[in-house]
Amino acid sequence: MNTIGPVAVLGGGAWGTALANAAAASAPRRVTLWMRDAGAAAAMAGTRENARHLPGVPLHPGVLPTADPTTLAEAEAVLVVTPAQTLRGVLTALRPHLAPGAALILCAKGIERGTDAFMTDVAAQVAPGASIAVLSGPSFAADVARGLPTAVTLASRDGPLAAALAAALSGPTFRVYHGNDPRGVEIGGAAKNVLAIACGAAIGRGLGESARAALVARSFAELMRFARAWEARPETLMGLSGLGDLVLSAASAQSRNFAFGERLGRGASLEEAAGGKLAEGALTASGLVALARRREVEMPVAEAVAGLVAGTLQLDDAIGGLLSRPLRAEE
Ligand SMILES: NC(=O)c1ccc[n+]([C@@H]2O[C@H](COP(=O)([O-])OP(=O)(O)OC[C@H]3O[C@@H](n4cnc5c(N)ncnc54)[C@H](O)[C@@H]3O)[C@@H](O)[C@H]2O)c1
Ligand SMILES: O=P(O)(O)OC[C@H](O)CO
Repeated sequence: MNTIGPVAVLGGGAWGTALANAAAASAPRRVTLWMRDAGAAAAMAGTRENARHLPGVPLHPGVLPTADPTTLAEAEAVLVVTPAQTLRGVLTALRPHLAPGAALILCAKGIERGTDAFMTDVAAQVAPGASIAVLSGPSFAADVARGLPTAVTLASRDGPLAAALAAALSGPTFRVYHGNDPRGVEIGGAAKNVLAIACGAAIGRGLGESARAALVARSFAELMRFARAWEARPETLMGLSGLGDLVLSAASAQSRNFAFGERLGRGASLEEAAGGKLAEGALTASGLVALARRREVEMPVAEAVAGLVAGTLQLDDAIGGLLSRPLRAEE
């Protein structure tokens, strides 16, 4: 049964647009797609297409693009889909326009720079008392928008709320599983972006498929250690938002994080490698490593990525460092 009425999506990028379409397709409801740029919202309302981020995908008739925040008041669930580093600013600005009881579904994958805060902690600080959930998992916006089969996880400490939100957003090809370990789900999404950069760099440097597989497995071991130290459930990381998303992002050049790493591996500068696209892992690596060090979690792959993106470590030195680590029992 679908018990969630109007939905709002904050952020008109690729993922915000794909999720708005999915929310509109899953039930007959109004979906407000809020964007900061009034011109872009008007253009999208006119052409019924997000030409910049999702060209060729028609906007579902139930989606209303707008830059007017007063239209957000009716939403019972609000998907927050701007980049991780903007979450605090966006929620601070828009919170007064949201209904007090609206559930916040955090969809960005990252850790806040400077504070090293998880997305749920940022949201709890900005919107104390709000119901908070996390949506994450292996899902390219273009795949979801084209109706290709996709599965993600939606988790909240309020298990029944997570189940209701997941049911409300699911559709025939967009399957939303639910859970009550939001910390585990957000760790998976944030960390996989960092680790996918390492896999991209290995491929770009010509280290081969065996090296990629080894990196995926050792990255997953890092992910599990980190999750245990930060009170997430290991089973969560073995699911869609951990293993599932790591495999997707480490294996596909469609991943912006993998592609960023691949270009670094081929010798591009940090700026050239980014190419104006969002690579969340580059912005999250320092926070991930800081949190790992705080709880004495060994994360050599994440450390190498943090050094690369900070410009304090050269790729060949990073590779040499990983290959010369003492051999030990696998865990
Ligand atoms: N694209 C995907 O396939 C995908 C899938 C799952 C999760 N995500 C996650 O979703 C988040 C957003 O990614 P995306 O792919 O939509 O990025 P994108 O680059 O396609 O779009 C980002 C959007 O955010 C807007 N924006 C940036 N700063 C803003 C601000 N301060 N206030 C309001 N709007 C702002 C931009 O104008 C743009 O429309 C990221 O954390 C990403 O990891 C993306
Ligand atoms: O393009 P990426 O690397 O940001 O990955 C997009 C999604 O997170 C994949 O699940």
